[in-house]
Amino acid sequence: MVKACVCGAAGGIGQPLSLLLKLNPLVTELSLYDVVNALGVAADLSHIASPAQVTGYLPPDNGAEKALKDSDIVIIPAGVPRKPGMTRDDLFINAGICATLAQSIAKACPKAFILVISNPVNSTVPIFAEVLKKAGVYDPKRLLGVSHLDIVRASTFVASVVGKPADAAKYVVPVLGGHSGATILPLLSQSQPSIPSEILNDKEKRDALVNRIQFGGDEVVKAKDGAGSATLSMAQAGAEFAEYVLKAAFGGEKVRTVQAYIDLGADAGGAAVQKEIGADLSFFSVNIQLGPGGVEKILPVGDLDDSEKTLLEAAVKELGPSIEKGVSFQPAPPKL
Ligand SMILES: NC(=O)C1=CN([C@@H]2O[C@H](COP(=O)(O)OP(=O)(O)OC[C@H]3O[C@@H](n4cnc5c(N)ncnc54)[C@H](O)[C@@H]3O)[C@@H](O)[C@H]2O)C=CC1
Ligand SMILES: O=C([O-])CC(=O)C(=O)O
Repeated sequence: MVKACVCGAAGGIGQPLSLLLKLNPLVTELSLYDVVNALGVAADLSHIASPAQVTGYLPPDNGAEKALKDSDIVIIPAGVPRKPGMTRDDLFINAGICATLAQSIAKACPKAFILVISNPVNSTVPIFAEVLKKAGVYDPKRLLGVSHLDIVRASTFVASVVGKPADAAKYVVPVLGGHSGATILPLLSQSQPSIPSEILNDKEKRDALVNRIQFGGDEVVKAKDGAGSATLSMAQAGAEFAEYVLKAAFGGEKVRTVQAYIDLGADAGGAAVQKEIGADLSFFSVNIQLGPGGVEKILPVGDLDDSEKTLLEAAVKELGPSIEKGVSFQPAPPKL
């Protein structure tokens, strides 16, 4: 029996993400929470003939805690998306929503895996960590910032550049760092299958590819022209990442190495990563092995070429203040 809860379930990401979770045979109970329309989305999804039993909750009468009660996994796409001209850091207005949800999780399902999609991920994940620490229930192995859309984009864009667009799913390209512009660190030299040297050694082609991965979110924001940011690709990426977590935790499966934005204190491997990147950042998107308890192992960054070393420097510089902003955020005291 696996209970999944989506917070922000009626939104642009929340609805297709909830649909994909409803179709996941590992999920037996699907709980949908939003400040609007959660009951409608739940009624709609509940007619689909799949195992998960769906229920919706709104804020009145402790709706958040009821929705979250005893969840095994909580996926959070709650909050405002970008409009053209905004940076992800401008979405720090979502800080309060994240802190409030973290307080509810601490009470209702302190052992759940928590997958944070809400932006700015570089700051919202540290906010979750701080609130959970204060509540005395923090397990860094179970808190995962979802940077998986960057990995999905990297596969797609690399396959396209090497002239094999239909093989997108076969390209595995690690993307580390954070989830915003220069903090996104695509490791093209580690791509499997490898990228031909005539592309990797062509500065113009390589820079264009890196830029597209780092600013893929902006491409969608621009195309949607005021109607929001990536929702469908994020829902797919979020559902895929949730499936990795579920398979490792409840499916008895060893899943492939993935990347997520996590607390480097989650495992002894985190200190080794700090050494590799030459910075004592407390959060970073790293290679991880998932297991029954969440992050089972933090794996090395591996060899970087000169171009990636330069990108790493820029990523580290920008990430530090974003983490600090999240760590030092003071949430309003919970309403009595
Ligand atoms: N991590 C990533 O790679 C990505 C993150 N995002 C982020 O995901 C978030 C959601 O994006 P969209 O779904 O497009 O936005 P949206 O506006 O369509 O949906 C957000 C939903 O959150 C709900 N909400 C607001 N306050 C809430 C609260 N206190 N509790 C529960 N639900 C609440 C809203 O009612 C709405 O239904 C944004 O912050 C966006 O920037 C978007 C794409 C990729
Ligand atoms: O760009 C945005 O604001 C949404 C996002 O995080 C992404 O699409 O990667």
